[in-house]
Amino acid sequence: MNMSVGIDIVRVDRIENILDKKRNLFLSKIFTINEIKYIKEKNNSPQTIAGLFSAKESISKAIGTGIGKVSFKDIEISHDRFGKPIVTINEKVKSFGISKIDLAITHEKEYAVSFAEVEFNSNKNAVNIPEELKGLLTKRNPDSHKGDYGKVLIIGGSRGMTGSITLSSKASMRTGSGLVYTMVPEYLETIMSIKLTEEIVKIAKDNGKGYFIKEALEDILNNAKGKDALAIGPGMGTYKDNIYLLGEIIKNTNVPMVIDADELNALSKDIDMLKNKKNSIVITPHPGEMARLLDKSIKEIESNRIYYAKYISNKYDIVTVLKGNNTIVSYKDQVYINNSGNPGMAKAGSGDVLTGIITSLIGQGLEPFNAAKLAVYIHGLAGDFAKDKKGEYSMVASDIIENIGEAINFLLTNKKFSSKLN
Ligand SMILES: NC(=O)C1=CN([C@@H]2O[C@H](COP(=O)(O)OP(=O)(O)OC[C@H]3O[C@@H](n4cnc5c(N)ncnc54)[C@H](OP(=O)(O)O)[C@@H]3O)[C@@H](O)[C@H]2O)[C@@H](O)CC1
Ligand SMILES: Nc1ncnc2c1ncn2[C@@H]1O[C@H](COP(=O)(O)OP(=O)(O)O)[C@@H](O)[C@H]1O
Ligand SMILES: [Mg+2]
Repeated sequence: MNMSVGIDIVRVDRIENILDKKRNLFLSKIFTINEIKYIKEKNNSPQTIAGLFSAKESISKAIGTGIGKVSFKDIEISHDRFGKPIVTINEKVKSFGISKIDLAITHEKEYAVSFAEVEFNSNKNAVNIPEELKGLLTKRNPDSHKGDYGKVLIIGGSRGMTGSITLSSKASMRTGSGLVYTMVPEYLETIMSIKLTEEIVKIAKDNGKGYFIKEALEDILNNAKGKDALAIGPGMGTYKDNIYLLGEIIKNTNVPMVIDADELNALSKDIDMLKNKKNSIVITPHPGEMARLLDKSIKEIESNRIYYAKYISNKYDIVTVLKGNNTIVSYKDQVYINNSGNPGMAKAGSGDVLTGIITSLIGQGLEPFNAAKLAVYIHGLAGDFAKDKKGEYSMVASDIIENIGEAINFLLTNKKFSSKLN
């Protein structure tokens, strides 16, 4: 077993000084809502505040990073009925390979002292599947056929951007969908028929333009009929008819839907169209897209990721996937923070792959919130396996697709493919 300790001492008058000058800012920056409640129960005692502050410092030292890579609010301290401190950490901190944290806090009038002991998993490189995701995927029934694994429709693409829709479609197929239909503007039919093999190409009327126009609506709605899930947006471009099309699709189809990329940009022009939805909607913005949706700066979104993900989920009753390092998935008041993935995924097309995975899992019958959480985890894990083989610099979005199989296999068996050979 691998263990590490951290110790910290804080002068209470230093904390009192900060509290005098900027009490609310300090408390909200350092402590979680539950901790602030506890502090109030303790009559705002500066010794209690100093003790909790010191504890977070000790824990970050024991983890080996200090405060920085781990932030104050990644760590929550509560108390059992005897007053013993209990440490809870989020998925981001767990991803350092931590299995247990013990903590002791003490104070006198003038000083607060804390001591933390962190236990790491014996294999730091071990993949820790989050408990809440275990069991969401089950083995395929030997008697099943392709009709049992969902029919999905992936809508997108425009002249010059056939790559993204290809990646989403292939990712759906690799995630286990029985049938994948890829719908593009008619102009792209030949090129898409060459690029795709297992997927079925469907076309929408485009009057030779090479992008989606209003007149495509009928083709889209006809193709959506009888599907188990659909995705819309990758590679559509920023054409004005996208807004009309999205509004009409939301209003007129009861198929669960994933909205990504350019249809998120369209959505930002009239976000209230979400109120007309007939079934579940998952949105998958990167911080730039989220900033456009909420008319905020990217910096504002990035400094309050959980807040804004929850805000938009609650306001429109949708599942939100706010992408980036430690992607956040939220629905109503529930939040999942992902711990798989790596910066090798910060490349064109990675998000298109995620869209395909989410859509596939919804099509296979998972609840959209579960599908989004599991998809984000599989996507990151496939990215991690791609990194093992190609490295962070060289891996590309197609390599993530190539490793979806290994990621799913790992979820089902807890083994990597290569370990079968050992
Ligand atoms: N092969 C193909 O066919 C491919 C086609 N694709 C298609 O391209 C289309 C445009 O999509 P897109 O996401 O590239 O452009 P867009 O919405 O303008 O976003 C860029 C803006 O957002 C910001 N930003 C982004 N990420 C951020 C982050 N993590 N954190 C913070 N900021 C972040 C970024 O900021 P900046 O670069 O200024 O830092 C910039 O302002 C779409 O149809 C898509 O499907 C792609 O899928 C690739 C493969
Ligand atoms: N540093 C990172 N660590 C982990 N995952 C990342 C990182 N950067 C990007 N990603 C993932 O890559 C994907 C990028 O999505 P997006 O920006 O929509 O790409 P694209 O539109 O080019 O396909 C998201 O799933 C995001 O979480
Ligand atoms: Mg994208």
